[in-house]
Amino acid sequence: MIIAAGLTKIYLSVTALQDLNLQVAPGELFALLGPNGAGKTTTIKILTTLTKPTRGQAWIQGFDVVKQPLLVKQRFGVCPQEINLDKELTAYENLLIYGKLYQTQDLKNRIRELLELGELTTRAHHLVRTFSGGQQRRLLILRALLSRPRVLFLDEPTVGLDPQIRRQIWDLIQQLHNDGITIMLTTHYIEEAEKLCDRVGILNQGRLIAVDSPQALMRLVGGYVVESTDNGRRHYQLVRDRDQAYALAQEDHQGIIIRQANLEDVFIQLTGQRLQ
Ligand SMILES: Nc1ncnc2c1ncn2[C@@H]1O[C@H](COP(=O)(O)OP(=O)(O)OP(=O)(O)O)[C@@H](O)[C@H]1O
Repeated sequence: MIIAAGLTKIYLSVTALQDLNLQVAPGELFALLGPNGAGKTTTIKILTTLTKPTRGQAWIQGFDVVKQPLLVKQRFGVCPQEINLDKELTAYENLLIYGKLYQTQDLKNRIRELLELGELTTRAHHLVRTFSGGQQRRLLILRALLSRPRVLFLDEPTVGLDPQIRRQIWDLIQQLHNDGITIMLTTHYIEEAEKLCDRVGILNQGRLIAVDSPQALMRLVGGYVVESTDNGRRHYQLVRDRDQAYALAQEDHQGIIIRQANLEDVFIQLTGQRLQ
């Protein structure tokens, strides 16, 4: 369980996070979705005790992130945005060193188990610098799982990966979700939040502007979008259902596209801006 109550972070003149209130239930897969600079990494940094909030409180599995950082650290795994593996060591050595540092129980078996889970068994004794981007990202996630945490934070787990590789990472995250791990991930990829997560929190300029399941958020703006062109400009109209969309499309024949609403439409509706 992850709880944030009134979390605020101010860096000199920048308010990176403003009064964040949030609960992530045990076993839930939750996405924080927002553009660059929205405050996603700041949220993860506070929840993983890397930085202190200016105001507010947060708890991981009932422990206070400011007052009980050591107890909190024992309860989560975190996968940072940048790949900070040792690329001159093998996959196995990376996990071994990290596991020794954090005194992981039954370390060798755990490494074997994790390499299997991440489909990296055959790459175990190869140098990480020879790994593809997707393999490195998988190894980073496995490293976060060494201590068998029940809460996992993933900061932009598929950033920079091409769509096919991204899906492999989604499969791995889905497996962890099936195992009942509570997962909070950050992303600016709409599809990732939409397809993978139980609930999504939309962050914009440090503020949480909506939280719900992707389906409920999309229903909020109307189920369908009618795109049309007028004098070279693209217009988007959100409508409740398919019939309404077709009725609207009859009125205007220029480059009409009817499609289902997505989280980008939700973001535009709420902020007036595009997400990407
Ligand atoms: N150490 C810092 N000092 C000053 N400002 C910071 C610091 N860290 C973050 N910020 C600012 O806080 C705001 C939120 O940044 P944050 O990294 O949390 O956003 P983000 O949503 O994770 O974006 P990205 O995906 O680009 O990392 C931004 O305006 C950023 O410039």
